[in-house]
Amino acid sequence: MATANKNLSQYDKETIPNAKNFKFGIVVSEWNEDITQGLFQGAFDAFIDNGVLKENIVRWNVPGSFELIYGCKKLTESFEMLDAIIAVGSVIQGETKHFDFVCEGVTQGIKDLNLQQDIPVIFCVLTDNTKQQSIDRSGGKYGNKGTEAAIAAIKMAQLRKDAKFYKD
Ligand SMILES: Nc1c(NC[C@H](O)[C@H](O)[C@H](O)CO)[nH]c(=O)[nH]c1=O
Ligand SMILES: CC(=O)[C@@H](O)COP(=O)(O)O
Repeated sequence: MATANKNLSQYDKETIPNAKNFKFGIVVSEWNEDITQGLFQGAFDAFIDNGVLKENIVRWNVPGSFELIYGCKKLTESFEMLDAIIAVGSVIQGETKHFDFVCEGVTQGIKDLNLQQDIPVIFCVLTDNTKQQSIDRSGGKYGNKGTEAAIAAIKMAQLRKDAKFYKD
């Protein structure tokens, strides 16, 4: 298993671009709110640890992971100055195939946003078989996927900035 027995959330600050001038959005699903809040906190704390100003982080909430697609799209339209967005969700297998469709839908939707819009949208949606797996990955024994998402957001914001520089 890719994550088991590892904490993938540790990072070397020396390898992370300075983020003090970047602006980030975080769209958070309210389904499994204890998990998504843990993911949000991991991302927020990693942003601050890498120099992002609190006033440069905007948070919107949506009902469920499927609504992350529309929420991220509208956030992009409302805040054109953002350098990257993180979509935070927690999908946990229930009795039916609904899990499969929600996971596939939000995955494809966020992929489409990255193709259609100019602001990177980072995929921080847990798709777990059990609640314990979600707990382990949102600040538990396997680290925090929110932390990893924030580092990815900073790196992609820097890539976007560098790309613009070379183009202009
Ligand atoms: N079961 C989970 C859901 N389901 C709700 C959907 O995301 C969506 O809000 C609904 O289908 C209305 O469009 N959402 C999660 O984020 N996590 C789940 O485990
Ligand atoms: C991922 C879901 O939508 C799921 O948690 C809903 O549960 P169920 O499949 O038992 O209706």
